[in-house]
Amino acid sequence: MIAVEACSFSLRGAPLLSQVSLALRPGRVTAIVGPNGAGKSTLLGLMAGALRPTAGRVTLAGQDLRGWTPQELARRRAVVSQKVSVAMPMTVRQVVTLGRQPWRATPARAGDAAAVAEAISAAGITHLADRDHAALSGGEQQRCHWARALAQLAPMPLGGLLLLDEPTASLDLGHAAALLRRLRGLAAAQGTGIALVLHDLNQARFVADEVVLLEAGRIVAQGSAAEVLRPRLLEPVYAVRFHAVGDSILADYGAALRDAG
Ligand SMILES: Nc1ncnc2c1ncn2[C@@H]1O[C@H](COP(=O)(O)OP(=O)(O)OP(=O)(O)O)[C@@H](O)[C@H]1O
Repeated sequence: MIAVEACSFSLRGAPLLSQVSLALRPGRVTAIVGPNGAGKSTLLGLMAGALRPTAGRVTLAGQDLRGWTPQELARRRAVVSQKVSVAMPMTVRQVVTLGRQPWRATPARAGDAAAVAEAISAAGITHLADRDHAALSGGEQQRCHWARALAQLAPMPLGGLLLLDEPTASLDLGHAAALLRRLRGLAAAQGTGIALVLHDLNQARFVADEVVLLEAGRIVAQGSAAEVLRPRLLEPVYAVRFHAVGDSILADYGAALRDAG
């Protein structure tokens, strides 16, 4: 489990997160939502151990993240960042194989090629496996990095932890649905604890056990999707009108455009 305990984070004196607490539990999916600049990626960075809190602490299995080596962390949690740059020419298969790096010199290494092939297949990119990563479309690249995380996750004890920053941002609707389905499957079947940043509130509505709504570095609502994704809570945060339609929550772009006109 990852626990964020009363964490604040400032950069050159500017507070980006204030007094944020949340727990990422095995088998549970937590969606982090909120407007641009609210601090979602910063929060994910704290949970990943890429950033250190200015106040408060982040623990993994009860131990401060600072006490874990990078390799130990990489064997317990996989991260898919919002922007991933691949510095040198690599095929898709080579990029996905990077997910196996933390398992070098372990028995899991024996399953490398099979685990890579399985992750590539799960991400629906088998037909792209020998293509140059740099020549892929944005959505294809996003699926490649999703596959890399799956390859890293496979041997983790108790299903491991998965942190994803806007994993559906470049995906078409079908591939987004497939990814969300896979996340639910990982949580249910392997017990993987998952946190993901999303802008699409309907995706959050259907994938998440818990939703955290951030605004200007603070949590303004936290609870089940039904509790948090309500027009009354969302409208002041996004300055857009929302309608609950069946189980869905819809932004009223029509009203926004009429208001603008
Ligand atoms: N290295 C940095 N230097 C200065 N400001 C930063 C830096 N990193 C983040 N910020 C600022 O911190 C705030 C939170 O950034 P963050 O990336 O966490 O937001 P976000 O909620 O993920 O936004 P988005 O939805 O646009 O991805 C933003 O105002 C951003 O400009």
